[in-house]
Amino acid sequence: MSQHEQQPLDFDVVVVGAGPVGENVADRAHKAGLTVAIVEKHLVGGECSFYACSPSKALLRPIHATRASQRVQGSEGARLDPQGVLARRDAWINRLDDSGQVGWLDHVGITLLRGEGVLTGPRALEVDGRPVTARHAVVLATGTTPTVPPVPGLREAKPWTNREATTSRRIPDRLAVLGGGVVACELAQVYAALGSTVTVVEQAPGLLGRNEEFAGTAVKEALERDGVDVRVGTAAESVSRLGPTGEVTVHLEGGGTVVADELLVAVGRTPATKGLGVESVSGRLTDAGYVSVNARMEVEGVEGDRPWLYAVGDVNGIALLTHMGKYQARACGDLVGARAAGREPDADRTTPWADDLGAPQVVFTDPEVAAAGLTEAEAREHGLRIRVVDLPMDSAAGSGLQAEGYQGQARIVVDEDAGVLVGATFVGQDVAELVHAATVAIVGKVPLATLWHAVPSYPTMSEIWLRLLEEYGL
Ligand SMILES: Cc1cc2nc3c(=O)[nH]c(=O)nc-3n(C[C@H](O)[C@H](O)[C@H](O)COP(=O)(O)OP(=O)(O)OC[C@H]3O[C@@H](n4cnc5c(N)ncnc54)[C@H](O)[C@@H]3O)c2cc1C
Ligand SMILES: NC(=O)c1ccc[n+]([C@@H]2O[C@H](COP(=O)([O-])OP(=O)(O)OC[C@H]3O[C@@H](n4cnc5c(N)ncnc54)[C@H](O)[C@@H]3O)[C@@H](O)[C@H]2O)c1
Repeated sequence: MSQHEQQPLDFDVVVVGAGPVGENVADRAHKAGLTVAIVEKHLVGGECSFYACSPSKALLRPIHATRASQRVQGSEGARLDPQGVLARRDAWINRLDDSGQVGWLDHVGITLLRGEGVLTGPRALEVDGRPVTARHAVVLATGTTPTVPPVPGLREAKPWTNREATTSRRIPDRLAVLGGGVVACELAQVYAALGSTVTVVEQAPGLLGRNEEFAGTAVKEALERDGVDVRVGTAAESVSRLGPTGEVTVHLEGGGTVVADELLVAVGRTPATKGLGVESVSGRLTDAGYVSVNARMEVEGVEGDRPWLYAVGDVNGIALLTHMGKYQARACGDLVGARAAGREPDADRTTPWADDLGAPQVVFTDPEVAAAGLTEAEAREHGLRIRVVDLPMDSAAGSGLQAEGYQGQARIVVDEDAGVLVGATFVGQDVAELVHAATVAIVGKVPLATLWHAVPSYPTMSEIWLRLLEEYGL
């Protein structure tokens, strides 16, 4: 390389990782008037756009729409077209072409540096060996990769991860799924609907262990109705595959086997911090390898006269959800912008404090699971004096209009001392859009006595809010 090429490229801010979170923080910092570079080693748009949120939801939606039409008397009922479903997915991921996202970066004036970013010192990085410096801040947004647990024979069996499962053009005759969390449940339902014989192996006693137990039970029953063999409370002891592409056998603890054509590993995520150089600037990692940050997303342990290293999104491990990562990114981008301008930033705007209240999340299975705040168990662990109110979703007239024989369940968790909601979970068809009302009530700490005056329209499914408050005693 010539002398000229070795000159460091210099920017106000350098963001490492161009997933949805990195893109967002870069955008905010750029809008604050700073020069910004974003470093990406694979696709601009990240895991979410190409291998996670977008393709999985593109695959699930036609399944939901078909079923919804089949549940309404008088509707002739749509028919699922597997090839059409895959084509829709292909369109959503633009056939793994990120030119749209790259065009956006060009349009707004953010510089894209293709390559792997590694921290080398205070405000200094290398991108595939090329030196890059940041005058004000470096923001890490490198996300996660799928965890492949150390089960003998598993790695050698070349299992699918979310990447293969969300991009495959082939529907395996038999699919085994290791894990029973969100990724496993959503993708098991997709492949069962597209024609695979699916077996789920989850080591915990139930599915969706981070949610209220009734949510995991409802999804398990629904998967079983779809023909999925759901085995809970059992772990894989070893895995073997016949030849490079032959059938794969999962040997279960305590005997029993699952034989399939492909095996999807969906047992959680591993932070993308290996080789990132966080320790080289005294930055701290958690035991699980996530970047340890304080409430303002500043990396803990980093020395210097003023903060310069931040970590947002999946890589800090606070909430592995796109919307929560982007929330952190907005706060962080604004904080970096204000500090670069020598202004004391607004603490409320630039601290993503709602992280502590429990992130809203929708599991896009049929039935959907939409939850915000704390589960009953989490609220008790927090030492809160709570009251739990449960109702079937068809307590609201709108549910019966949505689908004949509507099945579902709703729960609110009330902090009795504060008189506010701290958690809510809805399970059923089309409940996803109900959760934002819960988020507003929880984050806004709206007193139940005030919530009573927020009247839901008749006859919508939102009337479940009224029924829950009545059941509470209002
Ligand atoms: C199957 C699946 C479905 C999901 N569905 C949803 C959903 O419906 N809703 C939701 O909220 N969340 C969902 N998630 C979670 C969501 O995908 C993540 O929370 C989100 O992608 C995190 O965004 P991020 O920008 O932090 O990281 P990522 O999207 O992982 O992006 C990180 C980027 O950094 C790049 N990178 C890593 N290291 C380096 C380096 N050293 N140098 C340069 N570049 C680097 C990577 O190539 C990648 O492009 C899903 C996850 C999975 C697996
Ligand atoms: N709709 C959404 O919002 C959405 C969709 C998919 C993923 N995500 C996010 O992505 C993250 C990762 O999802 P995930 O499903 O991979 O992880 P997860 O942590 O949600 O679930 C992993 C599951 O695998 C089980 N498990 C662990 N080791 C096992 C083993 N050896 N054998 C059998 N089971 C085992 C765990 O008990 C757990 O139930 C989640 O935190 C979630 O927030 C969100």
